[in-house]
Amino acid sequence: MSFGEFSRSMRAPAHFLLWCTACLDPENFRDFELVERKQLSHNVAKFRFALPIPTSSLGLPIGQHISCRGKDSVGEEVIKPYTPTTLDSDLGHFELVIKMYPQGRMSHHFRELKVGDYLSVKGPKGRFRYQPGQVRAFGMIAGGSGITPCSKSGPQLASVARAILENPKDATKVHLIYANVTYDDILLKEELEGLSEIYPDRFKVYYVLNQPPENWNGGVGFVSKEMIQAHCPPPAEDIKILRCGPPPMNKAMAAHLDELGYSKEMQFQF
Ligand SMILES: Cc1cc2nc3c(=O)[nH]c(=O)nc-3n(C[C@H](O)[C@H](O)[C@H](O)COP(=O)(O)OP(=O)(O)OC[C@H]3O[C@@H](n4cnc5c(N)ncnc54)[C@H](O)[C@@H]3O)c2cc1C
Repeated sequence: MSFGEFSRSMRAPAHFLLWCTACLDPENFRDFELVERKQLSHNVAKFRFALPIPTSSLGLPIGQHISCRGKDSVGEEVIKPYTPTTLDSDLGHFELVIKMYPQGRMSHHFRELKVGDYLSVKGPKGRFRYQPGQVRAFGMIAGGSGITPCSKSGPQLASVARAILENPKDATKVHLIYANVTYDDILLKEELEGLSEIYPDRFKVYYVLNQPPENWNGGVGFVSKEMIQAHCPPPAEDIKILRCGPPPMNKAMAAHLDELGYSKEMQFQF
């Protein structure tokens, strides 16, 4: 195994990151080569892009995202935000999990992207700032509602959860409510299940589906006040509830949280 293969297959200890070079530029797009593409379902694929050297890290703070530039089906430029599912402790590469919509403009670009092609990326972007131990517990409410699935929510909150849980110096607990339309819409289910198996005392995920399959034991319908009460930490100065979904869902969740007594300081919306 070459050094490159070795370091790509390993996650690096924190001190090793000091040796690494961050690759993102907030002002200019940089091109990254697609080295692997894996279809996860009929319209979801995982894309792995190489960083310049095997010890490079992307340089993306927890909870922030990148801008990707591509061309739509008529050749016009399109720029959209995406959240890598990898962290800066994953060296030499970064990954995106992309849900591709038949009529989606950037979806077209990703559908056409082949191994060996390059993707233009700029960043970091985003308002979220996190210091380990900043709060005792996070509640996270993610997803879509009704007929509006939200592909950003899974990657966004899963990456925050993973960064918190995998940091040995961080004891913060994470309670995720993840709402989707159907079972197949749940992005990153395996990764989330993996985290709850490894960190059973620190990470809990509760799925809510609009159209559940038979014998479903999660929540059904829209995320309700009762679900928040049962699956998120109660209001306190040292907790925060993160919301990540389409605007109607965020609005409904903000109203629920206000009614349940969560102050503005206890809430954050991506
Ligand atoms: C911070 C942030 C991070 C994100 N991270 C990710 C990520 O990691 N992975 C990912 O897949 N996406 C992510 N998204 C969503 C992404 O930015 C695009 O919105 C998405 O890829 C669709 O873009 P598009 O140009 O293909 O579709 P558009 O051209 O904008 O939409 C055209 C048509 O596609 C369909 N469509 C588009 N979006 C949806 C939707 N959500 N639900 C149902 N139909 C839809 C509709 O028919 C719509 O009319 C993120 C968004 C944000 C804001």
